[in-house]
Amino acid sequence: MSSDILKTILEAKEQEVERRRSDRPLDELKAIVKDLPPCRDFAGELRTRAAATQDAVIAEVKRASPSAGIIRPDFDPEAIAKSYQAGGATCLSVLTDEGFFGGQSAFLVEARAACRLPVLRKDFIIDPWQVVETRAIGSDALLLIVAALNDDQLAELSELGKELGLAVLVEVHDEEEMERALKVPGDLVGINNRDLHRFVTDLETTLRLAPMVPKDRLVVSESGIHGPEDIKKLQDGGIGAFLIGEAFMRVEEPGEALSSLLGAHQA
Ligand SMILES: O=C(O)c1ccccc1NCC(=O)[C@H](O)[C@H](O)COP(=O)(O)O
Repeated sequence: MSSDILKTILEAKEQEVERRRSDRPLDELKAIVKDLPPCRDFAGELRTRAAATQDAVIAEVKRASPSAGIIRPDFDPEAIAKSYQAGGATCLSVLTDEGFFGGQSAFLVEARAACRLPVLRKDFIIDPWQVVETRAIGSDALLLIVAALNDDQLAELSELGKELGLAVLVEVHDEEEMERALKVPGDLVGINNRDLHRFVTDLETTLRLAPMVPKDRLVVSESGIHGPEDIKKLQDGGIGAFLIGEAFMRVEEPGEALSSLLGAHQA
């Protein structure tokens, strides 16, 4: 699958990687990685919570997006991370892409330091240098978007991520991408409900694709989840893990929005 926005993001990302690589060579990153403590257990925490209560939430720290523009003008990653942890998040996701999401690697560092939750770096990873950088900034998990990679890249980046101790969330949008994702050994499959051509979200995407996933992999439904009725609909389809950003980011206290979402669907 390809789309204009994804193509635009990926072209910019190639240039960004070249720029950043010359500022921070691979050997420098590898030296940092060598002395790091082990990652927090992103996949394990999600799996445990999903199995126990079917409501594992990866709460996203997201300042802006191509579909919505600026989402949260008063953006404080540290306060957001604390709020999410208090509200019952299982893990965090932090957008680090600058050009299209207003993110920064520093936001991930700040958010992670403010809580004890495992953290996913949400970015457009196309190069092994970025995988090592992801570990070097302290992330616990890596996103690989099947639509952005060919099969060889997907296998190489996923293997490198695992070698470095990162959990790998492989993200798909349709059946063809799902078949490609399942060829790569892994724990986590993200089904993104956002159609990148039209920017609309449809939870049916998760419900349609999830039956393709073997039981030993955990499905995470991503994007377009707003209220308890959405969670209920996905849970009824056997889904127990969710990645949610914009709905929380628009509320002053994102963790309170999360805890009422978790409480409301149990009522
Ligand atoms: O959010 C976008 O507009 C977007 C556009 C192009 C590529 C990716 C995009 N979003 C990344 C995500 O996957 C979401 O941030 C994440 O799933 C949370 O979605 P939401 O709850 O709808 O904010």
